[in-house]
Amino acid sequence: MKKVVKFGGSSLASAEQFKKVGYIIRQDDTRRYVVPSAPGKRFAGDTKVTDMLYSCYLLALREEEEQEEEFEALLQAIKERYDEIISGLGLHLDLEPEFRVIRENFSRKIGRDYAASRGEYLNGLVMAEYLGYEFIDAAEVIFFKESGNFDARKTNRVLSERLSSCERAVIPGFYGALPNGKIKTFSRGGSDVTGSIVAKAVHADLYENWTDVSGFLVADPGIVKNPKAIDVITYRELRELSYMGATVLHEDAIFPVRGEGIPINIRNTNAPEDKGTLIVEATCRTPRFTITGIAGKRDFASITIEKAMMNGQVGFCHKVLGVFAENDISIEHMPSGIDTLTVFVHQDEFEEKEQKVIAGIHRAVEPDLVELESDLALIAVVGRGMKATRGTSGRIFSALAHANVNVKMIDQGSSELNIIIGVRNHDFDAAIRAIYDIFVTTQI
Ligand SMILES: Nc1ncnc2c1ncn2[C@@H]1O[C@H](COP(=O)(O)OP(=O)(O)O)[C@@H](O)[C@H]1O
Ligand SMILES: N[C@@H](CC(=O)OP(=O)(O)O)C(=O)O
Repeated sequence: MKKVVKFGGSSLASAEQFKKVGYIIRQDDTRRYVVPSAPGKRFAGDTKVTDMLYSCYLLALREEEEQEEEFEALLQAIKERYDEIISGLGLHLDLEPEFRVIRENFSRKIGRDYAASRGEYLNGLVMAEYLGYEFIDAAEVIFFKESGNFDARKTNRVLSERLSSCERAVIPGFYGALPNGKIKTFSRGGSDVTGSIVAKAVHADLYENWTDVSGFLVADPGIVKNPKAIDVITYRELRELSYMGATVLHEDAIFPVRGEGIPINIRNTNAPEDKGTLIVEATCRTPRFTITGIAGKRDFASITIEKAMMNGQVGFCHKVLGVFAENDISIEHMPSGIDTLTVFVHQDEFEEKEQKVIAGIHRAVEPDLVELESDLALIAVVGRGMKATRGTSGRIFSALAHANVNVKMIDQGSSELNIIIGVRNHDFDAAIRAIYDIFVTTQI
C-alpha cells in the first residue's frame, strides 16, 4: 500500500501546523511520498509566502536604489517565516546559504516562476529534514516542454524511475523545469497537480490532499455558512466544480490520477478524524442531495447576436466562433435560441477587443442586432443525481425568484451533469445561497 500526501499552504503555515502534519504522516506508514506547498496564511489578512516572493521579485526587477532596502527587508521577512518554523520544530537547519543563492538569482533576474517556486523548494527542505525523508528537487523530476506545456510522458518516465528506488521522499509542489533547465510553475494552486503526478508515477493506492476544510463542500464556505461536506464525488463532477471556481482542488489535478483510477481523498489537517471527500471514477452510492455541489465565477461579458432565421443558415455558429478565435478570445459558454446566439467570455479578455469583435461579427454574419452585457457571473449546479430527478431547473428558477435574483440565462449541459446559470455579479452570493437552501437546507 502506497499513499501520496499533498499538504496545502494552510497546513504548513507555521510550526504548529507542521506538527499536525508530522503527526498525520507518522500515524500511517503508507504515507510515503509527501508533496508540500509553500507556507500559507497563518491568520486572516496574513500573506502567503508565494505572494511575498512575487512581490520580492518585482522589487528585484526595479533598479532604483531605494527599492534595494525594501527588497532586502522583504527577503528577510520571507526567511523569518521559515526560521520561525525551523526553530518551532527544534530543527538544526540553516537556510542562509539557500537565501544567498536566491538573492543572487533574483539580482540576475532569473524569472518570476523561479522566484515563486522557492516557496515550495524551501518548505520541501524543511519538511524532509523534519520527517527524515529524502528530498527530491521537483526541477529534476517534473518537466515542461519548450512550449510551456507540461511534459507528461518525460515526467512519468523519470519520476517513476527515480521513486522506484526511493522508499520515502519529499517532492516540493508547484514547479518543474523547462528543457533548458529554467524553472517553470503550474498556475496558482498547482501543488495539487504535482501531487497527482506523483501519485500516478508511483501507482499509488490513494492520493490524499490535505487542506483546511473537511472535504469538498457543497458550496464555498466563504459564501454559505457551514456548508455540508460531500462524501463521494466523481472525477467528472469535481472537474465541473473546480473549473467553475471551487478552489479547494486545482482544476487540472484530476487528469494524472483519473487515467489510473487512483482515488483522491480531500482531508482536513485540523480535523484528521474526519473522513473528508472521496473523489472516484464511478460510484453506486446515491448522492445525499439531488445536487452534489455549486460553484461559480464572476466577471463575464455576454455578446448576444440576433438574426432572423439564423437557425436555417448552415455554418452560422462556425462563422461567429471564427471571429472569437481570430481575436484569441476563449469562449466559456454558448446558449442559443431560434434567432439568437449568446456567447459568454471572460470580461478582462474581451474588453480591449470588443469593437474589433463586433466589427468581425458584422462582416461574418450580417446580424440584425448585436448586444453586449457585462458584469455577469456564471454559476454551475452539478450533480450526477440530477439526471434521475425531474424538475431540477424549475426548483432553481423558483429559488432564485424568491431570492429576488434576476436570471439572465439558464442552460443544461449536454452531459445532464450540470446546469449553468447566468446572473449579475452583484447577485452572485445571494444566488448561490438560494440554490444551496432549496437543495440542501430544506432537505435536512
Ligand atoms: N466547494 C468548496 N469546498 C471546500 N472548500 C472550498 C470550496 N470552495 C472554495 N473553498 C475554499 O478552498 C479553501 C481550500 O483551498 P486552498 O486555499 O487552496 O487550500 P490549501 O492552502 O490547503 O491548498 C478552503 O479553505 C475554502 O475556503
Ligand atoms: N504556493 C502556490 C501553489 C499551491 O498549490 O499552493 P496551495 O496548496 O497553498 O494552494 C500558490 O500559492 O499558488
